[in-house]
Amino acid sequence: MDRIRIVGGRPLSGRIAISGAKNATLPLMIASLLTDEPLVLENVPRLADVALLQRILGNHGVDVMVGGKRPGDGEYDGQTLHISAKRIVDTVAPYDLVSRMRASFWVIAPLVARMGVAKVSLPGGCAIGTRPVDLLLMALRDLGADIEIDGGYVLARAPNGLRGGEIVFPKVTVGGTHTALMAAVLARGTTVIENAAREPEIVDVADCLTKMGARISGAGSSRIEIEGVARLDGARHRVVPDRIETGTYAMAVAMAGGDVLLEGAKPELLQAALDVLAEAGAEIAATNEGIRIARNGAGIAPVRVTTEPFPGFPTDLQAQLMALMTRAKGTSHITETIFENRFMHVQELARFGAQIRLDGETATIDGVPRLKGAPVMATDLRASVSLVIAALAAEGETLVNRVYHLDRGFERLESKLAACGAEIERISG
Ligand SMILES: CC(=O)N[C@H]1[C@@H](OP(=O)(O)OP(=O)(O)OC[C@H]2O[C@@H](n3ccc(=O)[nH]c3=O)[C@H](O)[C@@H]2O)O[C@H](CO)[C@@H](O)[C@@H]1O
Ligand SMILES: C=C(OP(=O)(O)O)C(=O)O
Repeated sequence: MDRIRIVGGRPLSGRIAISGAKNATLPLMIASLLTDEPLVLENVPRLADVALLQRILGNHGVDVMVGGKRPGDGEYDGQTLHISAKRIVDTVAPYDLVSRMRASFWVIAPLVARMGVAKVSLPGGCAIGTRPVDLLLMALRDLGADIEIDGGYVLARAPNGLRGGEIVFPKVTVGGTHTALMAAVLARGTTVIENAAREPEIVDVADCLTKMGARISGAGSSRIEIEGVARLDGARHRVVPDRIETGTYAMAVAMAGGDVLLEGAKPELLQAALDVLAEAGAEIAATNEGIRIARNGAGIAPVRVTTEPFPGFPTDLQAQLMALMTRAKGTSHITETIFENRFMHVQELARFGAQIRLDGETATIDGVPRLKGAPVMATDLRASVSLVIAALAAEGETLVNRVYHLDRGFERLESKLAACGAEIERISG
């Protein structure tokens, strides 16, 4: 199993190209199931989750062709996927595939919308919480699907097609909103989604669906209205930049010190996180090329932050912020309201000498003057990268184990950081 070796203490300087967003790419790839015409996705990141979803879609009969590089393409330019779901040969998404990536459960929506039937394994819990799918199933029922759970599988049926309806989410759910949107675009009549998630990835998917001929208004607000259409066409779409990758590298620079341009990053996708970083003492400037982030000399100021659905501070940056606050001059408070168990990084950060107390959903972090490198491992994607951030500022060597979590969501993390002066390498095997 690969490991990442980091020797801390070096400031970062230079440029980091921000990849396309994992959390937009996955539902965009799944949306290809809605049409028999080709969907071309540009700026797709090279990630383990993308490769796995290619396999899952392949199982349904979808052809995915990865386009080669073109003259002028840079080292980190994303891939172009040509996806064709001309004929869906299987409407079953089996346990061994779905259990490895939760977002793959979302195939249930386009399959039932287009084929009238889908059988998809329940995804189960994961390291950050129980993560039920009751609200996704509620949305499908609201659109007329008959839902049965049997032997660990959800069987969704709508032999005469879905019909528009009113979906009122009792809590904001990204996956629920993606599911509702993908089901409603092919339903007969009008659907209204209330208390919809407003995440930029929802807007990106809605933009792509609109290019495919869907009639959607209000994406990005908490009320989305969809006028169903009989069929969708193909389209070409460029994936939005990854705001979580952007925020992660911004926190890495704030931690290590230095000055880095995050190329292609869009500040409006992560304003809440940038505000917190500014409060912590980082200098942030939006430029034509992206976001410039610097911290030179000044220490890190403590903050008080609560995770919230967009446009609030994202849960997917909570672990990274906690790593940064381990070096703050004072006491920080971070409250996690989205997932009940997203604190697996706390114990690992303690291995660097961090002082963190957990009380229910709030972590209290007493900043320490120095961290010391250690062997560490993490059980999920963002927790893993929080350990990398801590290691960048720790004295001596850190070995991060279970790198496959990082590879789910960060494209060539070690080469992006090494190019900015970090002492970081992947040890294979
Ligand atoms: C691939 C992807 O885009 N993943 C993101 C997505 O996950 P995901 O779509 O799974 O997260 P949700 O927004 O659905 O979850 C929000 C909360 O709602 C709860 N819930 C959700 C569905 C449901 O049927 N019942 C229910 O109770 C969840 O347990 C959680 O407490 O949004 C999360 C919240 O921004 C991010 O952390 C994940 O990175
Ligand atoms: C939690 C995440 O992903 P997933 O929803 O696929 O588990 C994430 O991207 O941080």
